[in-house]
Amino acid sequence: MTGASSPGLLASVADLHEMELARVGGADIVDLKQPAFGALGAWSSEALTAAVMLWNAWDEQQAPGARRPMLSATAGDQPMVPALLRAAAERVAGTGVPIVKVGLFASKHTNECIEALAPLAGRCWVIGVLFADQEPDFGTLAALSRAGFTGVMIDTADKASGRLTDHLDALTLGQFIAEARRHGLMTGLAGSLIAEDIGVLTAAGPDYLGFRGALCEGGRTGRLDPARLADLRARLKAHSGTARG
Ligand SMILES: O=C[C@H](O)COP(=O)(O)O
Repeated sequence: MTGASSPGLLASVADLHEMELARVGGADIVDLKQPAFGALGAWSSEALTAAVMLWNAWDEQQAPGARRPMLSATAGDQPMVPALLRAAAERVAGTGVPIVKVGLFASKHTNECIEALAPLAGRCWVIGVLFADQEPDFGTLAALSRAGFTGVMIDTADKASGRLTDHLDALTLGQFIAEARRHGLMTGLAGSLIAEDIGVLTAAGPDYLGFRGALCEGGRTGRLDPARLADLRARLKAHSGTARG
């Protein structure tokens, strides 16, 4: 992804049924995350293994050239202790999920944590998640790139603290995207996004926008609603061509 067209849609899903709804509904990245357990709440290993089996069985049936969304999973809201963070990310990767999203919460130990994840980043795609409500340090981008991370996204840690754009303005987000891209990182933006955020965030040029709350009936711990997914999908497509390349 380059950011030259409309951003892709990442849909966070809480169970296997929602995974299927998101795949069929046109999500570009189907993100296995348990929102009831936190900003980056994790699925159990058993559930992840079942998801990967289902996903691979579906993938094998696809014709060459067919649209193939990607599968990611979150490693949980972990303390910023290198060994613990790495173990959590390894657990998720060990189930066969090809993209692991790891939360980099505000800490003095961010760089050590990133270094601890470098061996994993050599074996699967690892996305580092920074948090808009924790004064993210964009100096981290160089370290992510050096450690072999595939991408970086900005989300919010405290889902009661407002939306992404309550914490970072469009100019800052655009600078984040440009800087991350300069370091060869795929980019994503999330954080209680709503349909009205799509225009301004698309203009910042991310590779994808991530949604959970806006997809659900009853908020982020509610049920994924296919009609809401279809609406967001259509709105994103309508912004094709408005993204900054
Ligand atoms: O990675 C994307 C997140 O799941 C977004 O969740 P949210 O829309 O509830 O903040």
